Amino acid sequence: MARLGIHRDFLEDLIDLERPVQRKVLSAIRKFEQATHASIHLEKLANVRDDRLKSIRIDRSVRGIVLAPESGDHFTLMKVLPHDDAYAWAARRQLSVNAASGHIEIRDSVAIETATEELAKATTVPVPERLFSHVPDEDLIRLGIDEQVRTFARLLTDIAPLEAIKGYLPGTQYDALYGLAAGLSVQELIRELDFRADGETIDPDDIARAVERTPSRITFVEGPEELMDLFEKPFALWRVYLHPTQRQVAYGSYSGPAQVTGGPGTGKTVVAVHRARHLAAQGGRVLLTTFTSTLAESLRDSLRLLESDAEVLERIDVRHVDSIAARIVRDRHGPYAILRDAEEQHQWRRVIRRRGVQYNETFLAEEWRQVVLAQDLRSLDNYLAARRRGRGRRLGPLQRTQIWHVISEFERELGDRGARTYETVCADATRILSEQSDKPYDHVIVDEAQDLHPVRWRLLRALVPPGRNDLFIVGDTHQRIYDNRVSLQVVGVHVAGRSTRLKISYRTTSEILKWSRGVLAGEEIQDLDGGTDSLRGFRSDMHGPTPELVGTATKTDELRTLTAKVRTWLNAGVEPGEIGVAARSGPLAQEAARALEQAGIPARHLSRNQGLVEDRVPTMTMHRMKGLEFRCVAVIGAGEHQLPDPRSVRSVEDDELTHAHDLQRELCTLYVACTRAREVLHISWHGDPSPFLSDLASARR
Ligand SMILES: Nc1ncnc2c1ncn2[C@@H]1O[C@H](COP(=O)(O)OP(=O)(O)OP(=O)(O)O)[C@@H](O)[C@H]1O
Repeated sequence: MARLGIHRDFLEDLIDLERPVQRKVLSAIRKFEQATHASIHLEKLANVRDDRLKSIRIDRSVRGIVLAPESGDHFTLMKVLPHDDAYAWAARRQLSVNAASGHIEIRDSVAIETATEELAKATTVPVPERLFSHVPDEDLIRLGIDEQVRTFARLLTDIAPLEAIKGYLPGTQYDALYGLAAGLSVQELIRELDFRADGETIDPDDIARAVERTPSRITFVEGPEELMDLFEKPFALWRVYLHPTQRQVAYGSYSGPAQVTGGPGTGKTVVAVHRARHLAAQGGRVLLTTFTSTLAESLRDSLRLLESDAEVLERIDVRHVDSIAARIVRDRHGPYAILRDAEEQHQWRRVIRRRGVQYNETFLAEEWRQVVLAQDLRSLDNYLAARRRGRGRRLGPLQRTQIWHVISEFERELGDRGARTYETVCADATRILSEQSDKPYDHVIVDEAQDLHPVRWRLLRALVPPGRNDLFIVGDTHQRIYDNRVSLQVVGVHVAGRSTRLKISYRTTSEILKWSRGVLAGEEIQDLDGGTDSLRGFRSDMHGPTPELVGTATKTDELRTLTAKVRTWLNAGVEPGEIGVAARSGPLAQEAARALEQAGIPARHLSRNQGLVEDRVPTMTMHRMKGLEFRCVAVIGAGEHQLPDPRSVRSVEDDELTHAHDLQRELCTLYVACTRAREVLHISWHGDPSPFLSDLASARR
């Protein structure tokens, strides 16, 4: 039986075909796969540069292009297109084996030749002043840049002609040149592009072996069932084609906790889900967890897309952190009540009145959460000696003693009422776990790690015995939208030497990323290890329109503008469920849903636990956008009085640092909402624009 590889481009083409044609593709491939002499189904192509490319008939008007090496029965489905397009595509293409990575690569030789000739005519800049004049030939060769591409690269004086022929160049060679132009060193690129071929000597003529070495572009199917499964979900490419770095981190083995960081849409969640499957398939008990129940639900959906084996799935527990804590505490102590925000404030006020202290409930609640609970301080002496990281107002020993007594009284009252907060549930669960030697999991995988409070980290640490592949942590501190800052080292999680950054966004266009990064420009973002995080090297290879910013006089006008925009998207063929509308506040998001409905556009406000539906435009808070993505996103209410949300920014008088953190969190929330857009981003406000936007506008001037 033929060994069948499916190229990523093939599945991308398949999505664009009509359903009946898609079915014909499947049946043609099945016949081909099951034939004893598969090659009899293949037709030789005339006028091709590479005669290893053959065609296969799908129906009267559609052809598949197959890579068929001279010998053996390894076949790869490369493209599926209307008859003439398929032939034209094949005529210009040439296959080769990348000398550095050993991967199979494909190029449009004709386009590269033409571009080289044109550039040679246009380039007047002397050789020493050109873009890659500082890079010797041997370095380009080490990066797998072959002669044809080198000739082109040597003519470049800026990056634009390179970007213009991106689609025609072998992908890895483009990435290497782009990386060099962006200032990465040869060493950095070698690491990043996974040029390791496991020490194997690379034979440029061994196409079959090169195909096997290219799992980021070509996947092999084992039989009809796998083929069906692949063809039924061609949109979920991440299931089978991972970037080499993604694959390396998801399937690696680590001597202790490992961390994956990266900007929005770089596939961190994808990596987390692959990792969960990988560890469970090896027999481990796995916890795949995150911050909220909605995010856990979407992790569950992704996992089900990736894995159907019930035995493997059974070994993976997908739950948000608080629900694990709740289960452990309930099992030991029985049911308990959770203290809601308003009740907590009342309780603080009561204690303040009784004790007659001058601190208000906001300050004390913060001090309790960010210092006492965060550092697990259990005595006055510990509190007196503690470093109050993240707190701005200085406190002397007398003040600390006074505050400690207030906090102790607050905690006592909590205990007397049999009530808990989410944080104390986690702390109690950690204590229960620390008393037992048997831990519930072998591996814990954490998504959206940036939003977890230290008490939750201690719980996660306690859920799994320290050792190989114990914790796998995925997050992006630029997307921190809750009030939690942590240094992993302080909570006993050491990732040094086991941290990887993903750099390519698979979601968002370069234009949307650039604009959104502007939102955070100049902000110092604290990473999970006590240092500063950076977005260096983070990029997207996709392009689209620049985000549109629109201000109106009144809210009614703004909602009218929104309705018109959404209608334009729908008229252009975007499905209602592919559009997302985000506001900082719930009530404005609700109003937007009503305005859309009144204009005859099916819409629905998405509250916390509701899922998306295909036939309605969802409106939601910016926080609810986390974990989602849409072709088109409208961010509304980006006005002076809505963003930052005045109720969420504590006063500078209460605590200067808390105030600064609140402002940064609001910026990050806007950043998260904007980076949910895959193709188009529209931002609007009424009245004066948010200071966040005016800053952007003045920075651009
Ligand atoms: N290797 C891949 N091939 C194709 N698509 C991919 C790949 N990796 C990720 N994606 C797609 O990119 C999008 C973003 O992926 P994912 O949600 O995992 O990113 P993320 O880094 O967790 O994003 P964020 O931090 O913004 O939540 C998804 O649509 C996902 O399917």
